[in-house]
Amino acid sequence: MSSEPDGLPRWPVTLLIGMLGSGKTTLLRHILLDPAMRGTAVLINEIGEIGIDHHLIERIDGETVLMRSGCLCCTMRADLPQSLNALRRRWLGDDRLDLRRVVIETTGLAVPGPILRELATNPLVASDFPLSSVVATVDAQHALRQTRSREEARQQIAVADIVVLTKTDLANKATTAAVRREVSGLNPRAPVIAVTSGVVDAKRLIADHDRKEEDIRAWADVDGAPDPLGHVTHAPHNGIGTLSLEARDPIAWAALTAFLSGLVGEFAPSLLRFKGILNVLGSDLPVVVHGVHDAFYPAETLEAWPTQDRNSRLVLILDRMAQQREKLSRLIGSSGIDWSIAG
Ligand SMILES: Nc1nc2c(ncn2[C@@H]2O[C@H](COP(=O)(O)OP(=O)(O)OP(=O)(O)O)[C@@H](O)[C@H]2O)c(=O)[nH]1
Repeated sequence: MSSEPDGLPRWPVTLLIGMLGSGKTTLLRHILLDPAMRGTAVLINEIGEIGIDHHLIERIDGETVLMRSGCLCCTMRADLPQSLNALRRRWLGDDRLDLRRVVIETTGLAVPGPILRELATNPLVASDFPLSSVVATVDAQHALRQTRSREEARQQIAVADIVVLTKTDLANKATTAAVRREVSGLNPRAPVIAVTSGVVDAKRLIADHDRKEEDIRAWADVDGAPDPLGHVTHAPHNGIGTLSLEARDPIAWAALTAFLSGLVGEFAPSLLRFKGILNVLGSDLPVVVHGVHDAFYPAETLEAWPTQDRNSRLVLILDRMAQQREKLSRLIGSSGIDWSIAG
C-alpha cells in the first residue's frame, strides 16, 4: 500500500496477462515467495467451470481470490470492481487484511483493452487501485503460432510494460530469436526478460510504470467501446470452447497417459490447453498435469490436497470446440476413465 499526499490509501495493481499456458501461474508462484510481495492480494480469473490455478498458489501471507465467472475481459464490469472492493473491505474490517498491492492474473484468452479501461476509468477502482504495471508472459515454444493466429496474443504483447519470455529452456535458439523479433515488432518499448520456470526478481515486475490515463484509454479503444448499457463489447473468443471433466474414483496412471496422448494426437493443433489436478491410483497426493498444443509438461505432485475434495478435475480448452465435440466425446467415452462432464 502507498499513500498519496491526500493521505488516502492506494494499492498498486499489476496486471499479469499472457496466452494460455504461457507461464503466468508459474511466474506468480515464484514471485510471491519474494519478501517484496508481502501483502499482495492475487485475483485469478480462469476460463472454464473449474478453477485450478488458485490451488497451485501456496501463500505464506496475503489472499488469493478466484473470480469465478468466465473470461475477465467479458465479465469484469461486475467482477473486478466487486473483487477489489471486497479486498478494500477486508483491509478496513476487523480482520485487517494485510493489503499492500494487487496482482490480477487474467485468463490466457483475455483481450487487455477492456480490462485496462476498467482499471483506468471506473471511479470505484481507479483512484484506490492505480495500475502500476502490465506484465505479459510470452511462451517461447508457442508464441509464433499464437501471434500468427490470435489477435489476443498480439494485443497482450503490445500493451505490456514488461514482456517475460518463458520456456526458453525448451525452445531452440532460432525460435527464441524469432520470438524476440516478433515481440519487439509488436512492442518496441517493452523490455524482454527471459525467465526459466518463473525465476525472476519480483521488483522488476511490480515497479511502477506510471501508466498515463490517456495511454490506457488509447489502448482500451482499440478493441471495444462501451455500449449505452455499459457492457463492454469486443471480438468474442471465436469458436473456443472449454470442457471440464471430473472423476470420482482414483485414475490409473497408464489410463490417464493413454487418454492424454490420444487427446494430443487427435487434437494438438486446436488443443489450446489442458490442465488438471488428479487423484492418481497409488498416490496420496494430487498430481498436476499441464499441456499446450502438443507439449506435455512434467507432472507435478502437490504437497497436499487443497481441499477435502479428492475428485480429479481436468479442463480442456479447444479451438473449434463445437465441430470437434463429437470426436472428443468418443475419446472421453473410450478412455476407461469414468469422467463426468462438469461444464
Ligand atoms: N520448462 C519450462 N516449463 C515452464 C516454464 N514456464 C512454465 N512452464 C510450464 O508450463 C506449464 C503451464 O504453465 P502455467 O504457469 O500453468 O501457465 P499459465 O499461463 O498460468 O496457464 P493458464 O492460466 O492456463 O493460461 C506448466 O507445466 C509449467 O510448469 C519455463 O520457463 N520452462
